[in-house]
Formats: sequence, C-alpha cells, structure tokens
Amino acid sequence: MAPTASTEIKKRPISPTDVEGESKKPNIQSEPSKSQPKQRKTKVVRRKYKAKDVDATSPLGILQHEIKEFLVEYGLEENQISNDMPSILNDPPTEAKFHRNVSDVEVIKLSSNGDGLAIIPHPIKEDGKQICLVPFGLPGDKVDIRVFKSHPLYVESDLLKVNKGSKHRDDSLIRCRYFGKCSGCQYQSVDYNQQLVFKKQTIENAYKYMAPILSKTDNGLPPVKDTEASPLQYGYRTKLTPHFNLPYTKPKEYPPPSLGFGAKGRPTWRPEAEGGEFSILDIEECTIGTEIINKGMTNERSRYLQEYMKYKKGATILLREDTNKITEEEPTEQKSASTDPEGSVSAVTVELDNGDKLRKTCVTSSRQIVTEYVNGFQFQFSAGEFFQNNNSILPIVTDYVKSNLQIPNSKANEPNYLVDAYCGSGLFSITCSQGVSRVIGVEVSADSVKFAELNAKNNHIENATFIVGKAEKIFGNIDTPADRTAVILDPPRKGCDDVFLNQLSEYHPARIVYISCNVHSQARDVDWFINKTKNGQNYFVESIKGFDFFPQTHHVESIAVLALKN
Ligand SMILES: C[S@@+](CC[C@H](N)C(=O)[O-])C[C@H]1O[C@@H](n2cnc3c(N)ncnc32)[C@H](O)[C@@H]1O
Repeated sequence: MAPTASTEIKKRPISPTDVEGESKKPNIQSEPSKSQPKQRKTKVVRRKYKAKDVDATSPLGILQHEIKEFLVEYGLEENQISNDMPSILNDPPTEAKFHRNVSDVEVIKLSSNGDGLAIIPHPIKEDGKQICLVPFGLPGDKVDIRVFKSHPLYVESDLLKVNKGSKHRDDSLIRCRYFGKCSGCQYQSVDYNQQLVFKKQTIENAYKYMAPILSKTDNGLPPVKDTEASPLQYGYRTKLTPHFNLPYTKPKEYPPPSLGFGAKGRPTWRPEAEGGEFSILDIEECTIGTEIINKGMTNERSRYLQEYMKYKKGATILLREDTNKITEEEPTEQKSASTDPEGSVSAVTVELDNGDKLRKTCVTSSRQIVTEYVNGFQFQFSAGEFFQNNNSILPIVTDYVKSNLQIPNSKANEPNYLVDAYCGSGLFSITCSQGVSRVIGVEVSADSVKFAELNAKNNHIENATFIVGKAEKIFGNIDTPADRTAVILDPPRKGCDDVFLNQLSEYHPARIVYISCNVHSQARDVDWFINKTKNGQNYFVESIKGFDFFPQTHHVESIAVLALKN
C-alpha cells in the first residue's frame, strides 16, 4: 500500500522556507512612475532574515553550545563559519552555491537530537568552514550529503549515501522499513549497548552546557552513571499518534493522503526505505510500538482509507494500549476498543511469569479510561492524559526512585514523608507509598488528580492525598516537616520555573529526586537551584543516571538525586 521510495536523487526546489526564520514570499511591488504615468516600474523589496526565538533547552538551543565547542576544538572564528543570509535569500546564484551536494564528508560527533555533526568547506569563504547537521550520520561515517537549508552559523543536509560506515554502524540491525525517512528513530543501525553509551554522553553534555557553575566546580557533579537499559528494545511503545493532513482545496475525489509520522528530510541513503516522499510518511506499522498498538494501527488505517473523504481537515489518531487482567472468577470487562474490518475487537493475550494473564486492546478515544500495571499496582487514567509510554522499564524506574527517597539517619519508627510534585495519575506517589507515613501529590490536571485518587483507592493506599494545583503554589499547602520529607519532581519538558525552585529551596526538604524527559532543562534547574536559590548551597548532586525509555531514538530520561550536605 505504501508507495516505494524513489532511488533518484531529487534536487530540492528552492523555497523561501529553506532559510531559517524566513517565511515570507519575495515581495515584488509595482509603483506608478511620475514622469510616465502609464509605465509601471518594478521595485524589488529585499527579503530580510529574521532569526526565530529558540528555547535554550531545545535541540536548537543546545546546538548553539555544540557550535561554540566546535569553534574552540577546531580553532575557528565565528566569521569563518557564518553564512551570508541576505545573499542566500535574495541572490539565486548564491543560494545555489550554498545548497549543493558535498561528497565524502566525515561525521565528527552526534548532536543532542541524534543527528551527526560535520565540518564541510564553506562555499564562498576561502578559509571558511560550515557546521553541518547530517541526519542518521554516526561519528566516523564518510557520507555524501545535500545541503538544503542555511542558518547563520550552520546548515542542514539530507544524507544521500554512506560511503564508509562508522565503527558504530551496522545497518543489518535496522528492523523498520521506514528507518532513514521517519523522524521517530535515529539509532536503529547502532548496537543497543552503544545507544546507551550515546545517551550517557548526551547527559554529560547536557550538564556541561546547561549547568555551567556546577560543572566548573570541583566535586560539583558526580560522574554520570551508566544508562539503564529498557527490558524491551522494540515493541515497547504503549502510545502512538499517527496523523494526516488534507489538501487545502479539496477536489471532489482525491487519493488518501499519507497517514503516519513526520518525515526526516529527503534522504536517499536507504533506497529500500518505504513511506513515500511526503512530509508525513505513509506508515502501516511501527516497530517500536507494542503488538496491540500495531494491530490498532492496521485497523484504524483501513477505517481511514474508507472514511478519509468525510474529514474536513487533518487529524491525529490516538492509539493507546489498555491492559486488563483475565481472572477465572470475573469476566474481563469489555470496553470499547479498536476493531478489525469484521467488527471484532482486536486483542492480544500475554501470560506473565507469575501465571497472570493479561488481555491487551487498543483504545482510540482520548476520554476512555485505560489500565496499566506497574510493579503489581494497577493504574487507570484517561487515554488522552499523560502516562509514561514504555511500561517495560517502569518497574526498574519506580524501584530506583523509591530507593533514593530514604531520609538519611532515620531512626526506626520515625515518620517520614513524600511530596510528589507534578504527580500525574499517581505513578510515583503510589509505587513509593510503602514505608512512608504520608504522601502528598500535586498536579495541575484535575482529571489526572481524579485518577490519582482512584488509583490510590484501588491499590488500597490509605496514606496518599492529592491536590489539584500548580506545583509553584504547592508549599503553602504542605505541612510535613521538611527535614523528614523527600520531594519528587517530574515536570514537563520545559522543566521547573524559578518561582517553584525558590519555594522548594525555602521549604528545604531532606532529599530531592528530579525525574526529567529533558535532561537539558533538568541540568539548568539543578544548577540554578544549587547556585541561585537561598538554601541551594546546602545541597549537593548525589547521583545522575539515565533511563532508556525510548530505545532506537535519541531520547533519554534522566534522574538526578539531590541530598543535603552533612
Ligand atoms: C512528565 S508528566 C509526569 C507525571 C507523573 N509523574 C507520571 O510519571 O505519570 C508531568 C505532569 O506535570 C503536570 N504539570 C504540568 N505543569 C504543572 C504545574 N505547573 N504544576 C503541577 N503539575 C503540572 C502535567 O499535567 C503532567 O501530568
């Protein structure tokens, strides 16, 4: 069904959007001439380059640090690597010189978002160089590329051909027929242990760039621990969201637009990769998705192919795994879930080592309640709300968090407490509740708090209470003695704000366990907390460790533990 990729190397059409920050079309205006009223004179307005705002903890923000490091390592000045954006925008011959093919480029290192980084000759400056992003490039690869997009201090390219593979490259490991085109995975051609090494380096770099004070202080940071492997390296993702766009002006009849995930450039290095030549790839299966999620994808795809003409605009399809225990006594509750073309609910049955049998289905409605099991605890939540996406690693992560909450020098029977900021539907509050006198969870989503309360009840946890509110306002409501309280932080990608970190410092808990899906905002927050808040200097970073929630991708979850100095 998915069109096969063309092996021809197509020249990208020159487009205004191929220059960062420039989106306007050339503005050509006509003005009446005073002397000859009938003749029209054309005035060409030059297109201006305007840089986009970049979040400092996003991959583009981190790229600025990586570029600076390159300049130092290679003894280059900024003016040697800079690109003349007004000329690229306004002068087609210059543009053609920049957006060109370059052969036998050596990939030097990996960027924080898993792209290779290379240095190539500058197309205009005699002693100049360009810093180039090479998607799917690995350190040591020798590759042919096509530069297609310019930015003031770097360029972007498509990978055309791998001439000599890096020592880390083994393309026989690739399992996905879309790998090389899909923006989801970057590391399928890398041995799994090496992926874990790359992720450890990402964490080390994140602290180097984003925690400048701690990383320059003797004993400011402990060595980053080895990254914890995911028990499942494929077939682990319990949620996927394929999407599609529709044409702006719809003819009476048109073929189904592709349904899948975003494409990564227009590479030709894997001519066998499927998915078509679209910005959204046409995808029928995802190798990192669980078996039932892939069944759901097949079902929803065939439904989409029948019904796409009924949609008014593009949409995202939710695929969320729902797990229910099969018991002899009670029949499994029949919830609505993705059905095959014959109308039967698709299901997968799994038998665990302890003899428990689980029935998995795929839910597509964001409001439907789904269930997951972690370390013997049952969790329910709305399919559209946040829940971690890799169930296989959650027992390891929750055990690790729990083991790091111990208040030092505790005497037997002394009460201790747990505050779980950004608690969602109670994952850490509940899995860490045993051995703690009281747990208080705080969460901005009232829906998630409703489920946190339900999950505590269903798991017979009686020492947990949950508050709907912003973590930034939490400390007015917390009455537990700070020296007996550990705090878990698990904020969204953007991290914690200064208001929250100042209050946390004022509160002065005995321990802090900071879990993050964006190690760059974590590193920034840890540096700021210790060096810029009132009581921050009383803490030290006890440990930093990565957890591989997303094998085959560049993503890494990081847990930092902060403890009070003696
Ligand atoms: C990364 S999730 C972690 C959830 C939970 N710890 C888990 O593992 O399932 C972050 C959570 O923070 C919540 N959140 C976002 N901003 C918040 C804020 N300002 N105060 C409290 N919670 C917030 C989100 O709704 C989301 O549930």
